[in-house]
Amino acid sequence: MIEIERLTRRFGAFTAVDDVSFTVAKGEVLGFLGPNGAGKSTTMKMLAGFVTPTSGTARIAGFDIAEQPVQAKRAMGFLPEGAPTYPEMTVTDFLAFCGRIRGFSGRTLDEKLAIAMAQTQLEGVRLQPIETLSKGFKRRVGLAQALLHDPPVLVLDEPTDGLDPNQKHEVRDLIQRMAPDKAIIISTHILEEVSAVCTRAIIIARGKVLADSPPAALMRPGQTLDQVFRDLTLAPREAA
Ligand SMILES: Nc1ncnc2c1ncn2[C@@H]1O[C@H](COP(=O)(O)OP(=O)(O)OP(=O)(O)O)[C@@H](O)[C@H]1O
Repeated sequence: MIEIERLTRRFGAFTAVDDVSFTVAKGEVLGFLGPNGAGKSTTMKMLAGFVTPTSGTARIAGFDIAEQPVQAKRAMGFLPEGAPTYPEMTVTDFLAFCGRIRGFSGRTLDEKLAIAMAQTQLEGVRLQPIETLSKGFKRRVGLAQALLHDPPVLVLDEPTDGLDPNQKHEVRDLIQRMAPDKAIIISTHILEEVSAVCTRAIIIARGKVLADSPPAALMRPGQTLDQVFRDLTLAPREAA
């Protein structure tokens, strides 16, 4: 469902994403792990069409992100980092706006909104302007927007960032419930989240993929994912 081939993004002389390749199949939840500045968000933004690759390609549900961007976007829900745009809109107005852009109207739109708001537990704040919401609720509005059209591919940049422990648990449960029918990438700094919800983990640092395997397979006996992460990402930079 997600195929990334030699994706590279340079900003001037700096290479943020360096020759990254991987695939994600239906039923997989891929945890995208890495220290600050590793290149996770840039990779996700390239998949979503917000950043143009310097070189390399990616396909979403078989659609090339550069050559068939509309079809690729139709097949994908993207949760960017940070808060949703249009902070002055109410939750309902914002999600209805996103739904109309996705081509829904009338009763279908109402049904889609109701399902997305129930999934992300937003009913209680539906008439509140987004700018008046707490960080956790803003994140959930972003998540609702990504789920609205029930896409086969989800790319979620730190979906549990800013949520309290109960909300984190609910979002992880939601991801697990959706997982059998979708291909999902989540980026996270929370290593326990990877063990809890991900079928596979990729560790990226300085733009390069350092490991790609099921979370348990990354660890030697007696090791925690935390140790593996530190060993891999604190390793001295390879000689060029
Ligand atoms: N538009 C840009 N112009 C210049 N440099 C950029 C731009 N966007 C990202 N970068 C740089 O690319 C690198 C990777 O950034 P990115 O946001 O992808 O990292 P990340 O792994 O998502 O980090 P974090 O965990 O902190 O969110 C960083 O050094 C960042 O400063």
